[in-house]
Amino acid sequence: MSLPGLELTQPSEERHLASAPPSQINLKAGSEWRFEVAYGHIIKVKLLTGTAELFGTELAESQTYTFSGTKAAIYTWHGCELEVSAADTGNTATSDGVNAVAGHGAGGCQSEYTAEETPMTEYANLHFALESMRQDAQGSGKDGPRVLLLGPEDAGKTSLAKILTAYATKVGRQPVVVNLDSTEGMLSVPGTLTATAFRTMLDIEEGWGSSPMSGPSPVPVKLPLVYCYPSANPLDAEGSVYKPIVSRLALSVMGRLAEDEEARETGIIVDTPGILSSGKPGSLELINHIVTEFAITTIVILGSERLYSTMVKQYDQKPSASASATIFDERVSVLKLSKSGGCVDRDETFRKATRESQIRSYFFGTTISSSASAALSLSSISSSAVTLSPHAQVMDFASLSVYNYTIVSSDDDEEDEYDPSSLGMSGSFLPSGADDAAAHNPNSDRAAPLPGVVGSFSENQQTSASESSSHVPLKKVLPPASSALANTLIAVTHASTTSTPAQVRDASIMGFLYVAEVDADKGKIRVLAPIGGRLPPRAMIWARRWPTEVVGLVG
Ligand SMILES: Nc1ncnc2c1ncn2[C@@H]1O[C@H](COP(=O)(O)OP(=O)(O)OP(=O)(O)O)[C@@H](O)[C@H]1O
Repeated sequence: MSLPGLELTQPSEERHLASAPPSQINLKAGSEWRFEVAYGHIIKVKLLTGTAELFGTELAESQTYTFSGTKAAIYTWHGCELEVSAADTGNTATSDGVNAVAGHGAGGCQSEYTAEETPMTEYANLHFALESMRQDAQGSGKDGPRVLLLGPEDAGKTSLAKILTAYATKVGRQPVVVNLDSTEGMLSVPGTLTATAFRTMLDIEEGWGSSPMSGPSPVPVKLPLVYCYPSANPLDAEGSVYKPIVSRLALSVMGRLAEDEEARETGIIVDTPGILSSGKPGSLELINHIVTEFAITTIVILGSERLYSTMVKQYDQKPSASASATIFDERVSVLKLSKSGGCVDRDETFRKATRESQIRSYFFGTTISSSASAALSLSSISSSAVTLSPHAQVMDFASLSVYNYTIVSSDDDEEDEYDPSSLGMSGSFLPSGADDAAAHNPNSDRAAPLPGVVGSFSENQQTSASESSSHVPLKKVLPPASSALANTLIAVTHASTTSTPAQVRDASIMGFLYVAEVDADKGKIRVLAPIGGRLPPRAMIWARRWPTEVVGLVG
Protein backbone atom coordinates (compact mmCIF):
# COMPACT_ATOMS: atom_id res chain seq x y z
CA MET A 1 0.00 0.00 0.00
CA SER A 2 1.47 3.38 -0.88
CA LEU A 3 1.62 6.15 1.64
CA PRO A 4 -0.50 9.13 0.78
CA GLY A 5 1.55 11.94 -0.66
CA LEU A 6 4.63 9.80 -1.27
CA GLU A 7 4.03 9.65 -4.98
CA LEU A 8 3.80 13.40 -5.12
CA THR A 9 7.25 13.91 -3.70
CA GLN A 10 8.91 11.00 -5.47
CA PRO A 11 7.03 10.43 -8.70
CA SER A 12 7.95 7.37 -10.67
CA GLU A 13 9.09 8.53 -14.08
CA GLU A 14 7.80 5.40 -15.79
CA ARG A 15 4.33 5.80 -14.35
CA HIS A 16 4.41 9.44 -15.19
CA LEU A 17 5.29 8.67 -18.81
CA ALA A 18 2.76 5.91 -19.17
CA SER A 19 -0.02 8.18 -18.08
CA ALA A 20 1.25 11.24 -19.96
CA PRO A 21 -1.13 12.19 -22.75
CA PRO A 22 0.31 12.10 -26.29
CA SER A 23 2.06 15.31 -27.33
CA GLN A 24 1.09 17.02 -30.54
CA ILE A 25 3.80 18.63 -32.61
CA ASN A 26 2.95 21.14 -35.30
CA LEU A 27 5.60 21.53 -37.93
CA LYS A 28 5.69 24.49 -40.27
CA ALA A 29 6.56 23.95 -43.93
CA GLY A 30 10.30 23.39 -44.34
CA SER A 31 11.00 22.47 -40.73
CA GLU A 32 11.85 19.21 -38.97
CA TRP A 33 11.29 17.53 -35.64
CA ARG A 34 14.54 16.06 -34.33
CA PHE A 35 14.39 13.40 -31.70
CA GLU A 36 16.57 10.98 -29.78
CA VAL A 37 15.21 7.85 -28.16
CA ALA A 38 17.38 5.66 -25.95
CA TYR A 39 17.71 1.92 -26.41
CA GLY A 40 15.14 0.19 -24.21
CA HIS A 41 12.62 2.99 -24.46
CA ILE A 42 10.03 3.06 -27.22
CA ILE A 43 8.10 5.98 -28.62
CA LYS A 44 5.13 5.96 -30.94
CA VAL A 45 4.80 8.56 -33.67
CA LYS A 46 1.73 9.14 -35.79
CA LEU A 47 1.23 11.57 -38.66
CA LEU A 48 -2.12 13.23 -38.02
CA THR A 49 -2.35 15.68 -40.90
CA GLY A 50 -0.15 16.95 -43.71
CA THR A 51 2.88 15.22 -45.21
CA ALA A 52 6.15 14.27 -43.55
CA GLU A 53 9.21 12.17 -44.25
CA LEU A 54 11.97 10.52 -42.28
CA PHE A 55 15.27 10.72 -44.15
CA GLY A 56 13.37 10.98 -47.42
CA THR A 57 10.82 8.20 -46.83
CA GLU A 58 7.26 9.39 -46.46
CA LEU A 59 5.23 8.58 -43.39
CA ALA A 60 1.77 7.20 -44.03
CA GLU A 61 -1.06 9.13 -42.40
CA SER A 62 -2.55 7.62 -39.22
CA GLN A 63 -0.04 4.77 -39.18
CA THR A 64 1.75 4.32 -35.85
CA TYR A 65 5.52 4.08 -36.13
CA THR A 66 7.66 2.96 -33.21
CA PHE A 67 11.24 3.99 -32.54
CA SER A 68 13.78 2.73 -30.07
CA GLY A 69 17.51 3.52 -29.99
CA THR A 70 17.01 6.12 -32.71
CA LYS A 71 18.38 9.57 -33.45
CA ALA A 72 16.56 11.00 -36.41
CA ALA A 73 14.42 13.79 -37.81
CA ILE A 74 10.97 13.99 -39.37
CA TYR A 75 10.91 16.69 -42.02
CA THR A 76 7.96 18.31 -43.72
CA TRP A 77 7.94 20.18 -47.02
CA HIS A 78 4.40 21.50 -46.63
CA GLY A 79 3.63 21.40 -42.90
CA CYS A 80 2.20 18.64 -40.74
CA GLU A 81 0.93 17.62 -37.35
CA LEU A 82 2.48 14.71 -35.46
CA GLU A 83 1.37 12.86 -32.38
CA VAL A 84 4.10 11.49 -30.14
CA SER A 85 3.62 9.24 -27.14
CA ALA A 86 5.52 6.68 -25.09
CA ALA A 87 4.76 3.04 -25.80
CA ASP A 88 3.47 1.48 -22.64
CA THR A 89 5.89 -1.42 -22.38
CA GLY A 90 5.12 -2.05 -18.73
CA ASN A 91 8.82 -2.60 -18.30
CA THR A 92 11.52 -0.29 -19.45
CA ALA A 93 14.46 -2.56 -18.79
CA THR A 94 16.64 -3.52 -21.72
CA SER A 95 17.46 -7.14 -22.41
CA ASP A 96 20.78 -6.80 -20.64
CA GLY A 97 19.07 -5.63 -17.53
CA VAL A 98 20.03 -1.98 -17.74
CA ASN A 99 17.27 0.41 -16.88
CA ALA A 100 15.99 2.24 -19.86
CA VAL A 101 16.72 5.90 -20.02
CA ALA A 102 13.41 7.55 -20.68
CA GLY A 103 13.99 11.25 -21.13
CA HIS A 104 11.81 14.21 -20.41
CA GLY A 105 10.93 15.08 -24.00
CA ALA A 106 7.65 14.26 -25.71
CA GLY A 107 6.92 10.54 -25.40
CA GLY A 108 10.02 10.06 -23.24
CA CYS A 109 12.52 11.18 -25.89
CA GLN A 110 15.91 11.98 -24.44
CA SER A 111 15.97 15.06 -26.55
CA GLU A 112 13.53 16.50 -29.06
CA TYR A 113 13.05 19.87 -30.67
CA THR A 114 11.84 21.52 -33.82
CA ALA A 115 14.39 23.03 -36.20
CA GLU A 116 13.58 25.49 -38.94
CA GLU A 117 17.02 25.57 -40.50
CA THR A 118 17.80 22.42 -42.38
CA PRO A 119 19.87 21.59 -45.47
CA MET A 120 16.97 19.65 -47.01
CA THR A 121 16.63 22.04 -49.95
CA GLU A 122 20.31 21.49 -50.81
CA TYR A 123 19.84 17.74 -50.54
CA ALA A 124 16.74 17.85 -52.73
CA ASN A 125 18.64 19.95 -55.28
CA LEU A 126 21.37 17.34 -55.36
CA HIS A 127 18.69 14.73 -56.02
CA PHE A 128 17.31 16.80 -58.93
CA ALA A 129 20.80 17.28 -60.36
CA LEU A 130 21.35 13.51 -60.19
CA GLU A 131 17.95 12.99 -61.79
CA SER A 132 18.93 15.13 -64.76
CA MET A 133 22.14 13.09 -65.11
CA ARG A 134 19.97 9.96 -65.04
CA GLN A 135 17.73 11.35 -67.75
CA ASP A 136 20.84 12.08 -69.84
CA ALA A 137 21.98 8.52 -69.28
CA GLN A 138 18.61 7.22 -70.40
CA GLY A 139 18.77 9.06 -73.68
CA SER A 140 22.42 8.69 -74.58
CA GLY A 141 23.38 5.22 -73.37
CA LYS A 142 26.00 6.50 -70.94
CA ASP A 143 26.04 5.37 -67.32
CA GLY A 144 24.08 7.09 -64.58
CA PRO A 145 25.84 9.08 -61.81
CA ARG A 146 28.08 7.26 -59.35
CA VAL A 147 28.00 9.27 -56.16
CA LEU A 148 30.57 9.06 -53.36
CA LEU A 149 29.66 10.50 -49.97
CA LEU A 150 32.60 11.66 -47.86
CA GLY A 151 32.88 13.44 -44.53
CA PRO A 152 33.96 12.92 -40.94
CA GLU A 153 32.08 10.71 -38.50
CA ASP A 154 28.52 11.76 -37.76
CA ALA A 155 28.47 14.30 -40.58
CA GLY A 156 25.23 12.86 -41.94
CA LYS A 157 26.60 10.73 -44.80
CA THR A 158 24.39 7.73 -44.12
CA SER A 159 21.36 9.97 -43.63
CA LEU A 160 22.05 11.70 -46.95
CA ALA A 161 22.50 8.30 -48.62
CA LYS A 162 19.08 7.31 -47.28
CA ILE A 163 17.51 10.56 -48.50
CA LEU A 164 18.99 10.23 -52.00
CA THR A 165 17.97 6.57 -52.17
CA ALA A 166 14.45 7.27 -50.95
CA TYR A 167 13.96 10.12 -53.45
CA ALA A 168 15.36 8.01 -56.28
CA THR A 169 13.08 5.04 -55.55
CA LYS A 170 10.14 7.40 -55.19
CA VAL A 171 10.54 8.50 -58.81
CA GLY A 172 10.83 4.89 -59.94
CA ARG A 173 14.62 4.62 -60.08
CA GLN A 174 16.69 1.69 -58.89
CA PRO A 175 19.88 2.91 -57.24
CA VAL A 176 22.57 0.50 -56.12
CA VAL A 177 23.63 1.56 -52.65
CA VAL A 178 27.07 0.54 -51.47
CA ASN A 179 28.02 0.61 -47.82
CA LEU A 180 31.77 0.68 -47.27
CA ASP A 181 31.47 1.39 -43.55
CA SER A 182 32.12 -1.83 -41.69
CA THR A 183 31.31 -0.25 -38.33
CA GLU A 184 27.64 -0.20 -39.22
CA GLY A 185 25.87 -2.83 -41.28
CA MET A 186 23.47 -1.91 -44.04
CA LEU A 187 20.82 -4.66 -44.22
CA SER A 188 23.48 -6.82 -42.62
CA VAL A 189 25.51 -7.14 -39.46
CA PRO A 190 28.49 -4.86 -38.76
CA GLY A 191 31.82 -6.08 -40.09
CA THR A 192 30.53 -6.29 -43.64
CA LEU A 193 30.69 -4.28 -46.84
CA THR A 194 27.51 -4.51 -48.86
CA ALA A 195 25.83 -3.50 -52.08
CA THR A 196 22.07 -3.50 -52.53
CA ALA A 197 19.86 -2.61 -55.45
CA PHE A 198 16.92 -0.64 -54.08
CA ARG A 199 13.73 -1.00 -56.06
CA THR A 200 11.29 -0.21 -53.32
CA MET A 201 10.89 2.23 -50.47
CA LEU A 202 13.02 2.24 -47.35
CA ASP A 203 11.65 1.32 -43.97
CA ILE A 204 10.80 4.20 -41.63
CA GLU A 205 11.51 2.25 -38.46
CA GLU A 206 14.35 0.01 -39.58
CA GLY A 207 16.36 2.60 -41.46
CA TRP A 208 17.37 0.79 -44.61
CA GLY A 209 14.71 -1.87 -44.38
CA SER A 210 15.08 -5.57 -43.94
CA SER A 211 16.63 -8.36 -45.91
CA PRO A 212 14.89 -11.67 -46.60
CA MET A 213 16.62 -13.42 -43.70
CA SER A 214 14.80 -11.11 -41.33
CA GLY A 215 11.50 -12.74 -42.18
CA PRO A 216 8.29 -11.37 -43.63
CA SER A 217 7.89 -7.63 -43.72
CA PRO A 218 5.21 -5.22 -44.91
CA VAL A 219 7.92 -3.18 -46.64
CA PRO A 220 9.40 -5.27 -49.50
CA VAL A 221 12.68 -6.83 -48.50
CA LYS A 222 16.00 -6.03 -50.13
CA LEU A 223 18.68 -8.53 -51.01
CA PRO A 224 22.17 -7.30 -50.19
CA LEU A 225 25.38 -8.66 -51.62
CA VAL A 226 27.61 -9.04 -48.59
CA TYR A 227 31.39 -9.27 -48.19
CA CYS A 228 33.11 -9.79 -44.90
CA TYR A 229 35.53 -7.19 -43.55
CA PRO A 230 35.77 -7.99 -39.85
CA SER A 231 37.58 -4.87 -38.70
CA ALA A 232 36.38 -1.40 -37.81
CA ASN A 233 39.22 0.33 -39.54
CA PRO A 234 39.67 0.17 -43.32
CA LEU A 235 43.24 1.43 -42.90
CA ASP A 236 44.32 -1.72 -41.06
CA ALA A 237 47.38 -3.30 -42.66
CA GLU A 238 47.57 -0.18 -44.84
CA GLY A 239 44.31 -1.05 -46.50
CA SER A 240 45.77 -4.22 -47.95
CA VAL A 241 42.71 -6.27 -46.98
CA TYR A 242 40.07 -3.57 -47.41
CA LYS A 243 41.16 -2.62 -50.93
CA PRO A 244 40.80 -6.03 -52.58
CA ILE A 245 37.37 -6.49 -50.96
CA VAL A 246 36.29 -3.06 -52.27
CA SER A 247 37.57 -4.11 -55.70
CA ARG A 248 35.58 -7.34 -55.50
CA LEU A 249 32.46 -5.48 -54.47
CA ALA A 250 32.95 -2.90 -57.23
CA LEU A 251 33.40 -5.68 -59.75
CA SER A 252 30.09 -7.23 -58.73
CA VAL A 253 28.31 -3.88 -58.73
CA MET A 254 29.65 -2.95 -62.15
CA GLY A 255 28.66 -6.41 -63.40
CA ARG A 256 25.15 -5.79 -62.13
CA LEU A 257 24.99 -2.39 -63.81
CA ALA A 258 26.14 -3.92 -67.08
CA GLU A 259 23.22 -6.35 -66.97
CA ASP A 260 20.50 -4.22 -65.43
CA GLU A 261 19.50 -1.31 -67.62
CA GLU A 262 17.49 0.52 -64.96
CA ALA A 263 20.23 0.21 -62.35
CA ARG A 264 22.79 1.42 -64.92
CA GLU A 265 20.76 4.52 -65.67
CA THR A 266 20.19 5.28 -62.00
CA GLY A 267 23.78 4.74 -60.92
CA ILE A 268 25.39 4.12 -57.55
CA ILE A 269 25.43 5.80 -54.13
CA VAL A 270 28.49 4.95 -52.04
CA ASP A 271 28.51 5.59 -48.28
CA THR A 272 31.93 5.59 -46.61
CA PRO A 273 33.31 5.38 -43.08
CA GLY A 274 34.21 8.69 -41.43
CA ILE A 275 37.82 7.62 -40.92
CA LEU A 276 38.48 7.95 -44.65
CA SER A 277 37.88 11.67 -44.33
CA SER A 278 40.08 12.07 -41.27
CA GLY A 279 43.27 12.82 -43.17
CA LYS A 280 45.03 9.81 -41.60
CA PRO A 281 47.95 8.40 -43.58
CA GLY A 282 46.66 6.12 -46.29
CA SER A 283 43.12 7.49 -46.26
CA LEU A 284 43.53 9.51 -49.47
CA GLU A 285 44.88 6.45 -51.19
CA LEU A 286 41.79 4.50 -50.14
CA ILE A 287 39.52 7.29 -51.38
CA ASN A 288 41.38 7.17 -54.66
CA HIS A 289 40.92 3.44 -54.81
CA ILE A 290 37.16 3.78 -54.31
CA VAL A 291 36.88 6.62 -56.85
CA THR A 292 38.67 4.47 -59.41
CA GLU A 293 36.93 1.19 -58.69
CA PHE A 294 33.41 2.59 -58.76
CA ALA A 295 34.26 5.07 -61.55
CA ILE A 296 32.83 7.82 -59.35
CA THR A 297 31.40 10.85 -61.15
CA THR A 298 30.14 12.93 -58.23
CA ILE A 299 31.99 13.38 -54.94
CA VAL A 300 29.88 14.93 -52.20
CA ILE A 301 31.61 16.25 -49.09
CA LEU A 302 29.76 16.92 -45.89
CA GLY A 303 31.22 18.90 -43.02
CA SER A 304 34.89 19.20 -43.99
CA GLU A 305 36.28 22.22 -45.85
CA ARG A 306 39.75 20.74 -45.81
CA LEU A 307 38.71 17.53 -47.47
CA TYR A 308 36.63 19.49 -49.96
CA SER A 309 39.63 21.53 -51.01
CA THR A 310 41.81 18.41 -51.31
CA MET A 311 39.18 16.63 -53.38
CA VAL A 312 38.67 19.63 -55.67
CA LYS A 313 42.40 19.77 -56.35
CA GLN A 314 42.61 16.09 -57.01
CA TYR A 315 39.43 15.27 -58.89
CA ASP A 316 37.30 18.20 -59.95
CA GLN A 317 36.70 18.16 -63.70
CA LYS A 318 39.10 15.26 -64.22
CA PRO A 319 37.83 12.44 -66.47
CA SER A 320 36.10 9.66 -64.53
CA ALA A 321 37.61 6.18 -64.41
CA SER A 322 34.79 4.74 -66.47
CA ALA A 323 35.75 3.00 -69.70
CA SER A 324 33.30 5.23 -71.53
CA ALA A 325 34.59 8.46 -69.95
CA THR A 326 36.34 9.63 -73.10
CA ILE A 327 33.46 8.77 -75.40
CA PHE A 328 31.00 10.82 -73.38
CA ASP A 329 33.52 13.29 -71.94
CA GLU A 330 32.44 12.21 -68.48
CA ARG A 331 34.08 14.29 -65.75
CA VAL A 332 34.13 14.11 -61.97
CA SER A 333 32.41 16.90 -60.08
CA VAL A 334 33.17 17.67 -56.46
CA LEU A 335 30.41 19.24 -54.35
CA LYS A 336 30.24 20.55 -50.84
CA LEU A 337 26.94 20.28 -48.96
CA SER A 338 26.03 21.61 -45.53
CA LYS A 339 26.09 19.25 -42.61
CA SER A 340 22.72 19.18 -40.90
CA GLY A 341 22.62 20.87 -37.51
CA GLY A 342 20.64 17.84 -36.38
CA CYS A 343 23.53 15.38 -36.79
CA VAL A 344 24.26 13.91 -33.43
CA ASP A 345 27.60 12.67 -32.24
CA ARG A 346 26.99 9.08 -31.25
CA ASP A 347 29.12 8.00 -28.33
CA GLU A 348 30.75 4.59 -28.18
CA THR A 349 28.03 3.21 -25.90
CA PHE A 350 25.31 4.15 -28.38
CA ARG A 351 27.30 2.79 -31.33
CA LYS A 352 27.89 -0.47 -29.47
CA ALA A 353 24.18 -0.73 -28.70
CA THR A 354 23.41 -0.13 -32.39
CA ARG A 355 25.80 -2.87 -33.44
CA GLU A 356 24.34 -5.29 -30.91
CA SER A 357 20.85 -4.42 -32.03
CA GLN A 358 21.80 -5.10 -35.67
CA ILE A 359 23.21 -8.48 -34.72
CA ARG A 360 20.26 -9.30 -32.49
CA SER A 361 17.80 -8.40 -35.22
CA TYR A 362 19.69 -10.58 -37.72
CA PHE A 363 19.01 -13.60 -35.53
CA PHE A 364 15.91 -12.65 -33.60
CA GLY A 365 14.18 -10.37 -36.02
CA THR A 366 13.22 -7.33 -34.07
CA THR A 367 15.25 -4.38 -32.98
CA ILE A 368 13.04 -3.76 -29.99
CA SER A 369 14.66 -5.34 -26.95
CA SER A 370 13.25 -8.70 -26.03
CA SER A 371 11.80 -7.61 -22.69
CA ALA A 372 10.12 -4.66 -24.28
CA SER A 373 8.78 -6.67 -27.19
CA ALA A 374 7.38 -9.29 -24.86
CA ALA A 375 5.49 -6.63 -23.02
CA LEU A 376 4.26 -5.03 -26.21
CA SER A 377 1.70 -6.39 -28.51
CA LEU A 378 3.98 -5.91 -31.46
CA SER A 379 1.44 -6.53 -34.14
CA SER A 380 -0.66 -3.67 -32.96
CA ILE A 381 2.16 -1.34 -32.22
CA SER A 382 4.89 -1.76 -34.75
CA SER A 383 4.36 -2.14 -38.43
CA SER A 384 7.50 -4.12 -39.15
CA ALA A 385 8.57 -5.90 -35.97
CA VAL A 386 8.99 -9.61 -36.58
CA THR A 387 10.17 -12.22 -34.16
CA LEU A 388 12.47 -14.89 -35.56
CA SER A 389 13.67 -18.14 -34.02
CA PRO A 390 17.22 -18.98 -34.95
CA HIS A 391 18.23 -22.62 -34.93
CA ALA A 392 20.78 -23.81 -32.41
CA GLN A 393 23.08 -26.63 -33.37
CA VAL A 394 26.20 -28.23 -32.01
CA MET A 395 29.08 -28.61 -34.43
CA ASP A 396 32.36 -30.38 -34.39
CA PHE A 397 34.90 -27.57 -34.68
CA ALA A 398 37.50 -29.80 -36.33
CA SER A 399 35.14 -30.43 -39.24
CA LEU A 400 34.85 -26.73 -40.04
CA SER A 401 37.10 -24.71 -42.25
CA VAL A 402 37.40 -21.48 -40.28
CA TYR A 403 39.74 -18.62 -41.18
CA ASN A 404 40.78 -15.62 -39.18
CA TYR A 405 42.39 -12.36 -40.32
CA THR A 406 45.79 -11.81 -38.79
CA ILE A 407 45.95 -8.12 -39.64
CA VAL A 408 46.91 -5.62 -36.99
CA SER A 409 44.38 -2.99 -36.11
CA SER A 410 45.65 0.36 -35.00
CA ASP A 411 42.78 0.41 -32.50
CA ASP A 412 43.73 -2.98 -31.20
CA ASP A 413 46.30 -3.28 -28.46
CA GLU A 414 45.97 -6.91 -27.53
CA GLU A 415 47.56 -8.64 -30.42
CA ASP A 416 48.06 -12.03 -28.86
CA GLU A 417 47.92 -13.86 -32.12
CA TYR A 418 49.70 -11.26 -34.13
CA ASP A 419 52.52 -12.65 -36.15
CA PRO A 420 54.64 -9.86 -37.67
CA SER A 421 55.83 -12.20 -40.35
CA SER A 422 52.28 -12.41 -41.61
CA LEU A 423 52.20 -8.76 -42.43
CA GLY A 424 54.31 -8.53 -45.39
CA MET A 425 57.55 -10.20 -45.82
CA SER A 426 56.78 -13.82 -45.28
CA GLY A 427 54.79 -16.14 -47.42
CA SER A 428 53.60 -18.19 -44.49
CA PHE A 429 49.93 -17.43 -45.09
CA LEU A 430 50.10 -17.69 -48.81
CA PRO A 431 47.89 -20.21 -50.47
CA SER A 432 49.92 -23.36 -50.58
CA GLY A 433 52.06 -23.54 -53.65
CA ALA A 434 51.74 -19.84 -54.40
CA ASP A 435 54.76 -18.19 -55.82
CA ASP A 436 56.91 -16.78 -53.07
CA ALA A 437 57.97 -13.89 -55.21
CA ALA A 438 54.35 -12.85 -55.50
CA ALA A 439 54.28 -12.16 -51.79
CA HIS A 440 56.91 -9.51 -52.28
CA ASN A 441 55.16 -7.86 -55.11
CA PRO A 442 54.59 -4.26 -53.98
CA ASN A 443 51.68 -4.00 -56.37
CA SER A 444 49.98 -7.08 -55.03
CA ASP A 445 47.00 -5.14 -53.76
CA ARG A 446 46.58 -2.87 -56.68
CA ALA A 447 43.09 -2.28 -57.86
CA ALA A 448 41.50 -4.84 -60.07
CA PRO A 449 41.00 -3.69 -63.66
CA LEU A 450 38.94 -0.58 -64.03
CA PRO A 451 35.21 -0.90 -63.87
CA GLY A 452 33.58 -0.48 -67.18
CA VAL A 453 35.60 -3.29 -68.66
CA VAL A 454 34.49 -5.68 -65.99
CA GLY A 455 31.34 -6.84 -67.71
CA SER A 456 33.32 -9.51 -69.49
CA PHE A 457 35.66 -10.14 -66.60
CA SER A 458 34.96 -13.52 -65.11
CA GLU A 459 35.10 -14.33 -61.43
CA ASN A 460 37.62 -17.08 -62.03
CA GLN A 461 39.98 -14.79 -63.84
CA GLN A 462 39.73 -12.29 -61.02
CA THR A 463 40.28 -14.90 -58.37
CA SER A 464 43.23 -16.49 -60.02
CA ALA A 465 44.79 -13.09 -60.63
CA SER A 466 44.52 -12.08 -57.01
CA GLU A 467 45.50 -15.53 -55.88
CA SER A 468 48.79 -15.52 -57.63
CA SER A 469 49.68 -11.95 -56.79
CA SER A 470 48.31 -11.21 -53.32
CA HIS A 471 49.49 -11.86 -49.90
CA VAL A 472 46.38 -12.62 -47.89
CA PRO A 473 46.64 -12.36 -44.11
CA LEU A 474 44.06 -15.08 -43.54
CA LYS A 475 45.04 -17.97 -41.34
CA LYS A 476 43.16 -21.19 -40.78
CA VAL A 477 41.98 -21.55 -37.20
CA LEU A 478 43.03 -25.02 -36.19
CA PRO A 479 41.45 -27.12 -33.45
CA PRO A 480 41.17 -27.16 -30.49
CA ALA A 481 38.30 -24.68 -30.48
CA SER A 482 39.46 -21.53 -28.75
CA SER A 483 37.31 -20.15 -25.95
CA ALA A 484 37.68 -16.76 -27.69
CA LEU A 485 35.13 -18.01 -30.22
CA ALA A 486 32.35 -17.65 -27.67
CA ASN A 487 29.94 -14.76 -28.30
CA THR A 488 31.42 -13.89 -31.69
CA LEU A 489 30.19 -14.16 -35.26
CA ILE A 490 31.35 -16.48 -37.98
CA ALA A 491 30.63 -15.54 -41.59
CA VAL A 492 29.81 -18.46 -43.87
CA THR A 493 31.21 -17.66 -47.30
CA HIS A 494 30.23 -19.09 -50.66
CA ALA A 495 33.79 -20.43 -51.09
CA SER A 496 34.39 -24.16 -50.82
CA THR A 497 36.38 -25.60 -47.93
CA THR A 498 39.31 -26.25 -50.24
CA SER A 499 39.53 -22.63 -51.37
CA THR A 500 42.70 -20.62 -51.07
CA PRO A 501 42.82 -17.67 -48.64
CA ALA A 502 42.43 -15.24 -51.56
CA GLN A 503 39.28 -17.02 -52.67
CA VAL A 504 37.93 -16.98 -49.13
CA ARG A 505 38.59 -13.24 -48.81
CA ASP A 506 36.96 -12.53 -52.16
CA ALA A 507 33.92 -14.72 -51.60
CA SER A 508 30.54 -13.19 -50.84
CA ILE A 509 28.79 -14.15 -47.65
CA MET A 510 25.95 -16.63 -47.40
CA GLY A 511 25.04 -15.89 -43.80
CA PHE A 512 26.30 -15.65 -40.25
CA LEU A 513 26.57 -17.95 -37.28
CA TYR A 514 26.72 -16.82 -33.69
CA VAL A 515 28.87 -18.92 -31.39
CA ALA A 516 26.88 -19.29 -28.21
CA GLU A 517 29.15 -21.73 -26.42
CA VAL A 518 32.50 -23.47 -26.80
CA ASP A 519 33.22 -26.86 -25.32
CA ALA A 520 36.97 -27.00 -25.70
CA ASP A 521 37.27 -30.48 -24.15
CA LYS A 522 34.90 -32.09 -26.60
CA GLY A 523 35.96 -29.83 -29.46
CA LYS A 524 32.36 -28.75 -30.04
CA ILE A 525 30.79 -25.34 -30.55
CA ARG A 526 27.13 -24.50 -30.14
CA VAL A 527 26.02 -22.01 -32.76
CA LEU A 528 22.90 -20.11 -33.70
CA ALA A 529 22.05 -20.06 -37.39
CA PRO A 530 19.26 -18.13 -39.09
CA ILE A 531 18.15 -21.28 -40.89
CA GLY A 532 17.87 -24.88 -39.79
CA GLY A 533 19.35 -27.98 -41.35
CA ARG A 534 22.87 -29.05 -42.07
CA LEU A 535 25.28 -26.28 -42.82
CA PRO A 536 26.75 -26.52 -46.32
CA PRO A 537 30.49 -27.25 -46.32
CA ARG A 538 31.90 -23.81 -46.90
CA ALA A 539 34.92 -21.80 -45.82
CA MET A 540 34.13 -19.48 -42.93
CA ILE A 541 35.61 -16.27 -41.62
CA TRP A 542 35.69 -15.80 -37.89
CA ALA A 543 34.86 -12.19 -37.05
CA ARG A 544 37.16 -12.21 -34.11
CA ARG A 545 38.02 -8.54 -34.09
CA TRP A 546 34.85 -6.95 -35.31
CA PRO A 547 32.11 -6.57 -34.27
CA THR A 548 33.81 -8.15 -31.24
CA GLU A 549 31.91 -9.89 -28.50
CA VAL A 550 28.15 -9.78 -28.34
CA VAL A 551 27.53 -11.07 -24.87
CA GLY A 552 24.07 -12.13 -23.83
CA LEU A 553 22.56 -12.72 -27.24
CA VAL A 554 21.42 -16.09 -25.99
CA GLY A 555 20.11 -16.16 -22.46
N1 LIG B 1 18.65 16.16 -39.36
C1 LIG B 1 18.89 15.29 -38.38
N2 LIG B 1 18.21 15.36 -37.22
C2 LIG B 1 18.43 14.50 -36.22
N3 LIG B 1 19.33 13.53 -36.28
C3 LIG B 1 20.05 13.41 -37.40
C4 LIG B 1 19.88 14.27 -38.51
N4 LIG B 1 20.74 13.89 -39.50
C5 LIG B 1 21.41 12.84 -39.02
N5 LIG B 1 21.02 12.55 -37.77
C6 LIG B 1 21.53 11.48 -36.90
O1 LIG B 1 22.89 11.80 -36.59
C7 LIG B 1 23.65 10.61 -36.51
C8 LIG B 1 24.82 10.71 -37.47
O2 LIG B 1 24.33 10.75 -38.80
P1 LIG B 1 24.82 9.73 -39.93
O3 LIG B 1 24.79 8.32 -39.46
O4 LIG B 1 24.05 10.07 -41.15
O5 LIG B 1 26.31 10.20 -40.05
P2 LIG B 1 27.53 9.53 -40.79
O6 LIG B 1 28.31 10.63 -41.37
O7 LIG B 1 27.05 8.46 -41.70
O8 LIG B 1 28.29 8.90 -39.57
P3 LIG B 1 29.41 7.74 -39.53
O9 LIG B 1 30.40 8.01 -40.60
O10 LIG B 1 30.00 7.90 -38.17
O11 LIG B 1 28.66 6.45 -39.71
C9 LIG B 1 22.71 9.46 -36.84
O12 LIG B 1 22.24 8.90 -35.64
C10 LIG B 1 21.58 10.14 -37.61
O13 LIG B 1 20.38 9.42 -37.50
